Amino acid sequence: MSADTQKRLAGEAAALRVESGMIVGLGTGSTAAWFVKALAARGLSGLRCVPTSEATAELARELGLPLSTLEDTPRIDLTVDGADEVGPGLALIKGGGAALLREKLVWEASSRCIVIADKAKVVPVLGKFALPIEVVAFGHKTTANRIADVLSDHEIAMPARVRTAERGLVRTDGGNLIYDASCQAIHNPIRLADDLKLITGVVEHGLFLDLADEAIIGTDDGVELLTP
Ligand SMILES: O=C(CO)[C@H](O)[C@H](O)COP(=O)(O)O
Repeated sequence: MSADTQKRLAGEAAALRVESGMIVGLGTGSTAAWFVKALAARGLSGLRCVPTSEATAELARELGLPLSTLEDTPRIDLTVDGADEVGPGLALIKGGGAALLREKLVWEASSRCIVIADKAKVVPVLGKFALPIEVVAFGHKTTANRIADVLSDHEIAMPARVRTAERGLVRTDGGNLIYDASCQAIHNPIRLADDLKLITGVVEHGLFLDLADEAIIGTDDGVELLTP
């Protein structure tokens, strides 16, 4: 079974957790897109959906899901979103799709968060997937030097690299840049998260700790449920 089929299974299973009248946070990425499609197909009444990116907003709009914003609906009942890695205790790396800031804002405003992923995303130690760090564009090379110092304190030798695409530097929906830190193994995610947040110029990082209430993992044999 392909990773995409596993993502679809996870997204469809998560859509069954949504009830009419809920305020729902919509994640970003290919797995979250399966959830958005499955949710729209259910035709539930009274939903209000808060998207975590412009891309998700566009998809949800096309599918006829009623959209809201964090300003209009500051308390969200349930958020469903993908992840780049799912580690022990449901510690996550997110931000592969450059939406980590809006995602974290929506997750933190949610009563319940479900992470959905294909089986390959489940890892014993976080860090093989490069950790995304969102940085303000002003003075970003100076900020990158300070990030390198913090990484070095965590025995991570490789400095983070600014993310580029065909048209140059990748910009987030908020106009910031993304640096990707190739950590290999993050032995103390809590301390690394705290240390990165203390750097002026770092807006957010992709470590989502103590936020996921449940994981729905798509596998070749259906879905597996994980709890922290
Ligand atoms: O964090 C994210 C976007 O910022 C995504 O959830 C993460 O990158 C997983 O993406 P996909 O479902 O396409 O594998």
